[in-house]
Amino acid sequence: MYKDLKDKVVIITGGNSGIGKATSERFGKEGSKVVINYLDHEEEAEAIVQSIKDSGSDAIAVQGDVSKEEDIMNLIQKAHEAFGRIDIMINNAGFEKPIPTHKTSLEDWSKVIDINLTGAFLGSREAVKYFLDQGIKGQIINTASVHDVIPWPNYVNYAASKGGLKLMMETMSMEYGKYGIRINNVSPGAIVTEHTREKFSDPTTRDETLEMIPLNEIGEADQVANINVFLASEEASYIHGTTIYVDGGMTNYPAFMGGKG
Ligand SMILES: NC(=O)C1=CN([C@@H]2O[C@H](COP(=O)(O)OP(=O)(O)OC[C@H]3O[C@@H](n4cnc5c(N)ncnc54)[C@H](O)[C@@H]3O)[C@@H](O)[C@H]2O)C=CC1
Ligand SMILES: CC(=O)C(C)=O
Repeated sequence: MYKDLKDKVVIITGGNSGIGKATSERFGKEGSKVVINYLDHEEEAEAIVQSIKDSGSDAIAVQGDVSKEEDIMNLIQKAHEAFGRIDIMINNAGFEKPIPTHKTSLEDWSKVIDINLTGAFLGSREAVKYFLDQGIKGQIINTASVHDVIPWPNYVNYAASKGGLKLMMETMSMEYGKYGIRINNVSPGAIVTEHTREKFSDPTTRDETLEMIPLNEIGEADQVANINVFLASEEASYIHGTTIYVDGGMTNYPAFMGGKG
């Protein structure tokens, strides 16, 4: 538990499923006031709101597409109206779909860039504007991916979006550190979520994935949520402008020349 997170107001985009859901629930357990952005599946978002309220904290759900400027502005406004301030912005919403590069249409390219990179840019820009206006030493945490450094064949748009997110975060950290605004990325490796549980229960897929992970385990969404709350807490007050990899060691490229040893 991080006592300083009690009553902090946190926005989590794509907060109704997978890593976003685990993060929303974990902030709720910390006593934070949670603003859950969702694109669709309102019922999932409302169920998390209810469970956070049942546990004694507070939450709201706000529908919106992170790639739309007006939806991000509405998200910030709704959070402010509900709780009177915003302390932490977590740009977590993301989308991926494999396609060989030569078959990737402009529409395929733009969809992923618009959600994963432009969405995080809009969320970060509006959060920084809010923090500066209100004199809040707020924080931004982006969910990136090990594919911000590891190339990923057939996912050219995804790898470009996450690589871009890394330099976007680093650049913004240099601009806004002087205001006490901390900005970091959390980059997961292979994480089981409700959407990927079936894929990873296939023995071949599981074994192929484990070959790339020195810790020999596929991660869980809670293990990423743990790092999000740590980074947001005072315990991490000197961590700024960096990426924490939550990947069981995947970024050490164990499958390259000799495997895991
Ligand atoms: N699960 C994994 O193995 C890994 C996931 N990630 C990243 O973690 C983040 C969360 O992904 P997961 O929890 O795995 O998947 P997920 O599919 O459960 O969650 C993604 C969320 O983003 C939302 N979303 C998609 N487009 C949106 C839009 N235009 N506006 C608002 N919300 C939108 C979805 O509705 C969903 O709630 C993503 O950024 C993903 O790229 C990174 C590395 C590994
Ligand atoms: C989606 C993603 O980034 C991985 C590592 O699977």
